[in-house]
Amino acid sequence: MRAAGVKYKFRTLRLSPTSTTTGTRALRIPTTTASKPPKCLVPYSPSSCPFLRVGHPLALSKASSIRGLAAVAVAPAVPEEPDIIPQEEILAKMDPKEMARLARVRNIGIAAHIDSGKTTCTERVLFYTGRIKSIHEVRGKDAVGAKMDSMDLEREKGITIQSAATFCDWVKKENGVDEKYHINLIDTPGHIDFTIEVERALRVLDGAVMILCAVSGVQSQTITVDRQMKRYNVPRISFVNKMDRMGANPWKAIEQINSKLKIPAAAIQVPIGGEDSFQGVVDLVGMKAIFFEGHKGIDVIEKELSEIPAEVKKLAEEKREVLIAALADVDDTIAELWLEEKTPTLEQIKAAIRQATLARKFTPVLIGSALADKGVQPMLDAVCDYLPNPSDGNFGQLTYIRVYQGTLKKGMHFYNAKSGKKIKVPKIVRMHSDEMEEVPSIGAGEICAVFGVDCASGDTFTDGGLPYSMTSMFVPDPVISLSIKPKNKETAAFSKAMNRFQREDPTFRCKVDLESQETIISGMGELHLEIYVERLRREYGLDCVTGKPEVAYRETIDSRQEFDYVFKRQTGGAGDYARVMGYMEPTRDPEGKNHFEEQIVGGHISEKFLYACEKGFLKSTEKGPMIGHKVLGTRMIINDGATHMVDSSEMSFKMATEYAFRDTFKLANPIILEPIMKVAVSAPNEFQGNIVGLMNKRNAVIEDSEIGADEFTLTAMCSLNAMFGFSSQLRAATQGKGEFSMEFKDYLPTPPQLQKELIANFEKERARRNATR
Ligand SMILES: Nc1nc2c(ncn2[C@@H]2O[C@H](COP(=O)(O)OP(=O)(O)OP(=O)(O)O)[C@@H](O)[C@H]2O)c(=O)[nH]1
Repeated sequence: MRAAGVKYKFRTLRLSPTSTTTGTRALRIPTTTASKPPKCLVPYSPSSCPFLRVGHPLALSKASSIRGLAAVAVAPAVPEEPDIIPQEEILAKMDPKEMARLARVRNIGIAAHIDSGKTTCTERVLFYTGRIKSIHEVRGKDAVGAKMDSMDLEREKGITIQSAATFCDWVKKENGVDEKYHINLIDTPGHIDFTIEVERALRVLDGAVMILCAVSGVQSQTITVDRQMKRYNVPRISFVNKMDRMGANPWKAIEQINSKLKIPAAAIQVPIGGEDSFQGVVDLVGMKAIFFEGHKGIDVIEKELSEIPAEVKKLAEEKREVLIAALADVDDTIAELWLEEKTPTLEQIKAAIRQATLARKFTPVLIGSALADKGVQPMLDAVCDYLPNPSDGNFGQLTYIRVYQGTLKKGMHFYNAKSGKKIKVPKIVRMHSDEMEEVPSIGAGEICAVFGVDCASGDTFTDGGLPYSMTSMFVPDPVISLSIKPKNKETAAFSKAMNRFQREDPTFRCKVDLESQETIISGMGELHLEIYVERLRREYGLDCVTGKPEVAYRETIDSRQEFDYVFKRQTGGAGDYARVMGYMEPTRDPEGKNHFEEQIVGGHISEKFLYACEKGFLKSTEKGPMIGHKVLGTRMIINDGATHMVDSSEMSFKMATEYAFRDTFKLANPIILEPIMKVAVSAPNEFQGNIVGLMNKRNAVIEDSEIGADEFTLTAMCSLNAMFGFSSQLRAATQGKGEFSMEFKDYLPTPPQLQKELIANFEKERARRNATR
């Protein structure tokens, strides 16, 4: 439960100024709007968990979506009790029964590449735990669809769009005794267009199951999900699914987790048979064979190794050695035994796997086939054995803080800018590797760590006087947009829907273009936007007309250019006057940040007017001078200028900067940049030629091509512009058997011909608008 987990598992905490200037303007941090009141993922009641005080247990049985749960991390304290109690105190006060109950709770997510079998697997989990009475397959013949794909659109397309939350109870045998675990589970979408759903889910979870396809191994989206799990420090177990498929090879998948994801991984099971004859697994920890019999594999039958073929037994012995060797690398006890050539006990192996998994130094790999009803129950056992419970991170978790201004003293109060909560600074420590030294205070510019501070990664703390905050969740920028308008003038329902979608999904944006007066929606891909257009129709009864999808281009400059701009206007009474001088140049910043700086000597422009200049600069970067797209990687320095005693105003300096920016930009070797996508296409081997042809036609740079037993995967870099309409062409070229995913990689210059066309189209459109005004 990151409800308690995040609350007490804090990591980095940064107060980061966005401006490099000092003085009163140094702390200009983007303000985020407050999210909805947080809900609690786990049905805690205030009496059973007094410190959480959420008081609003979310009825997970009814919740088909986890919308709004991202706010869990910062559950508010009750108003009459604003101080946060240090967590050592909380734990000391906590009822031992409550601690025991928490030890049997798991909050986990299932995340993987598209179509790896997350939903199919979750369907089995619900069935085996008794939450549903029968299994319906994704795109199954009965046309019912899986329980977790609750939206009609999900059932029709056979993909998961929204994360869905559910819970179940799993009874696990521990030393011959039945132990009941409560599992809260979130099934996340695999498609890159819905990546924010995974971010949102991982942020509130304690652990995850990473599913891989036994044929395809680590795929493009597995790498994205891996990055997200690392970003939110989520421990994971891995499940190699689809062992029944031709060409299934779990060892390749495990090797790829080690080499491509760089996480030490080893199998804790070996398969008995494979492909058509996949029957079960050997558990390498307990060294026993496990078979799945009865209706939908509901009966788990354990057998002695003497009852299975000798070659499987031999493989199990070999792979157990590999497992122990891998654990010796990450666990001291096992390392010592390993050196002494002693065999660790079952308990020692289990403890080592758990500790190393929790520390995110290792991922144990399980094997199975959800569709063939094999291997899901041991996966649930592994969730209980190796993934954290909500109180697991409570001890020893620190929050790292960088102090930007002032002094942080033990016992003082500061405020979380996001939640407004008043927090007492408990113990402050300086870290020396893994040792710590307690200090009474810490000054500006230093990094320290504190215990028991209620916050989320990236939160901002102030002395209470400044209402600034910054967003802590990573939200990728949209790469595609299109104009949209309802066919009938249903404006109220339309704006209600738009507001809801934006609240739910930070990667979906909606704005009205001031020049064209059109509503523009933007998101992570064609499919992403298509789904919202379809949701408007189904959920709000709004048929919409959409424009052609447009790529989110960027504009930048490639050389340094000086400027000396005078803005002068005489309109009747008082006039306007401002003169700004300086230069513009590329920042060459890898993240493409823009930068404004004043280097005025002699006070020719006052602080107040320089602030207006910075405003003018920021406004200019929002809409580039070439084609009206955002500006990247551009620095503007103002180092001189002039002010008129009467005619100068903030407005005139803002305007002067905007005009100077526009003119100088055009002289500084301007370039239009376009999004380059990393595309992964897989299809049966016989279509390889067709697909290479399709990619070549799009001028894609093919980076890698991996040929499996029956399928191949091709990875290429291609401009988003060239990828329009790819899904239908891929369908046609592969008899519907090919699939692809793409992810934003970088912004690169457009070919000169395209740049010319884009500018010409922009000018033409502007002239048309001016003529109709
Ligand atoms: N052969 C085989 N097919 C499987 C297995 N598990 C799932 N599938 C099939 O793979 C396809 C995708 O399964 P899903 O469960 O929808 O995969 P997903 O990861 O939830 O998909 P998204 O959420 O859309 O990314 C479906 O056609 C399943 O029937 C398996 O173990 N073996």
